Amino acid sequence: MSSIWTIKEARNWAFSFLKIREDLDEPIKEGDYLLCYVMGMDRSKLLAYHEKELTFSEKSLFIELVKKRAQGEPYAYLTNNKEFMGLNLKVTKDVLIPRPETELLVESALNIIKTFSCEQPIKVLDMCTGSGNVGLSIGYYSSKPVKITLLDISSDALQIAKENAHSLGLQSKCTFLESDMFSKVSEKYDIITANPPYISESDYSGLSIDVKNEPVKALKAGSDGLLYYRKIAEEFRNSIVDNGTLLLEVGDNQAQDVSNLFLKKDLTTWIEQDLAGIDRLVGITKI
Ligand SMILES: C[S@@+](CC[C@H](N)C(=O)[O-])C[C@H]1O[C@@H](n2cnc3c(N)ncnc32)[C@H](O)[C@@H]1O
Repeated sequence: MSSIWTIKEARNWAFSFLKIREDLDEPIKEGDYLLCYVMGMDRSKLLAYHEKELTFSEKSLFIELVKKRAQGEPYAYLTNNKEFMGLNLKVTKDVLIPRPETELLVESALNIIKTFSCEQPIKVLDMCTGSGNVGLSIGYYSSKPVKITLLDISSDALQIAKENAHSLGLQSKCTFLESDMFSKVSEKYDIITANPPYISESDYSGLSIDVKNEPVKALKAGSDGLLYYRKIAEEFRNSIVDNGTLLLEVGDNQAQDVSNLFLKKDLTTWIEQDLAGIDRLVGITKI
């Protein structure tokens, strides 16, 4: 540990360390991203300044991060940051790492918000909020005044959502609610968004070690992955205004099953695809 490393030596060491993980597509890039984070440089600078030496603390931090990455800790947890909808969000092991496909939920909510003509703030409930990525993005980009309630069963997740609301300057628009689904919801909302846990028990066992580093309670949803959609279908009616909209992210191949849960209750539903063309969102209108 005493010898000094240049950027080139650090890159080579990380590559040899990370390539043991056969499931990593690009071990060289994985190492580079961590080195960029440690050195505060972008990748082009890293490549241009190959002979620059790391300080002692840069070297020890880099070694620690690469070892954790090799053990499956996701990059976003190592750097405590994830970009979502162009916003930088804090993430820790207490929250799911926001996925790009979840941006559809935000875009769909923003499109509905555009159709409102009322003067009063539009009330949005973001169930299963995690880092707050969905609710906070709606608050950040909404063209109309909004009041957002961010709800989660995990107080640790809500703490992260609060910190993100603060860093985005959205505190005045947000309320935080620790609740098991709708159990503590006492108001009615114009729009409810939710990206609930939706991985079945059997699919969970086949997930990569990176994903298994994320909170189990953000992922697992009973034997068929539909546990939370059933709860929402049973419980949401008292928490939404007439003509209100419920928007649900769904897992691969779940859209029709989720839609059916609401069709059975004589509600109107529709399905939207994500950028990969996968059915990713079920919308429900309460008439
Ligand atoms: C799939 S994550 C979604 C996080 C975030 N909204 C996103 O899109 O990345 C599901 C979230 O639901 C929360 N959750 C799990 N069970 C819950 C329950 N019974 N009531 C409320 N929230 C719950 C978890 O703590 C987790 O934050």
